[in-house]
Amino acid sequence: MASQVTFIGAGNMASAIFGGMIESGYPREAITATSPGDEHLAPLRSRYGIHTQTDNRAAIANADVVVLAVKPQVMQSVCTELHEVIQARKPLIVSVAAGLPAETLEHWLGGSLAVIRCMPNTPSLVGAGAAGLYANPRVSAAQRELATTLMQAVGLAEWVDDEAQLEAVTAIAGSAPAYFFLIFEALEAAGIRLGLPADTARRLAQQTAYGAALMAQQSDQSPDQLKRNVMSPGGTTERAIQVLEEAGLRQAFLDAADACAERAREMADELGKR
Ligand SMILES: NC(=O)C1=CN([C@@H]2O[C@H](COP(=O)(O)OP(=O)(O)OC[C@H]3O[C@@H](n4cnc5c(N)ncnc54)[C@H](O)[C@@H]3O)[C@@H](O)[C@H]2O)C=CC1
Ligand SMILES: O=C(O)[C@@H]1CCC=N1
Repeated sequence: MASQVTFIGAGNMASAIFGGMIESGYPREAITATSPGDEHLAPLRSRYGIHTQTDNRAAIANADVVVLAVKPQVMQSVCTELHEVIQARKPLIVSVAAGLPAETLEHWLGGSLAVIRCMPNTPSLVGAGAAGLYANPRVSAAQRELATTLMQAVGLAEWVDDEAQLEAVTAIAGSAPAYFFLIFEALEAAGIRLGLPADTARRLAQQTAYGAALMAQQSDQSPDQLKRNVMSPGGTTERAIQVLEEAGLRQAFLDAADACAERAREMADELGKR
């Protein structure tokens, strides 16, 4: 029988994960999601056919896995609310919250718990997520396997040995879909400025990104070589890449990733005080 998975919080990230799980065949009857208001849950019930609950404690009564998917700022009050039921049942805890250390969550929930920290991203909704996972020492091999199965149902799942590496995962996967969406916006604007209809520009930019990602995944060649394959000497791409290099795009990504990781550490300091 499938493990009972309860999502505490049913926002963007939770719905991306359970939506992707259902899409890949996970039984919807084994999934529960919570939110303080039923007006938010009703559309999820009709769209996904999952169980929903406005009472977090009741929602985890039979859970094998509790996925904490609320904003980091409300996590402590949610953990305080769940603490007693969690201690009675000791389910596997999976947190997707940015910044919050596994040890802090375990402490807020009363200690002695198997906690997995996961940094996923929203393309999980379409089965193309990319997640990093870290397990605390109490997580068993079977629980690790279960978390791998759940996250692989919605995309790539990579384990890290050092929890601090999740900051890097946040910088290049958790937050990174937004970087690509920004590039889509910019390419669409560029296409429009050069005379294309907006919808044509949007479709061309999206398909090109999709094609580039697919090609990079399937090729043995490095990204640098794939880039050079597009750049005919003296041609159009060479000129465009020169502009991007001179504009400091490479450094901008390094700086953005540093800022992202730094913010994750700040959040841990702000929220993780015990
Ligand atoms: N959005 C993203 O791309 C990613 C988000 N995350 C993490 O996922 C977590 C959730 O983020 P989002 O889904 O973006 O936020 P969101 O605001 O879309 O979802 C949060 C949900 O929690 C619910 N909620 C609030 N208080 C609650 C309570 N006391 N009990 C139960 N539910 C409650 C809200 O109704 C809302 O549906 C955050 O901790 C964030 O760091 C991690 C990776 C990527
Ligand atoms: O922006 C955030 O804080 C969350 C974590 C990674 C993506 N979204």
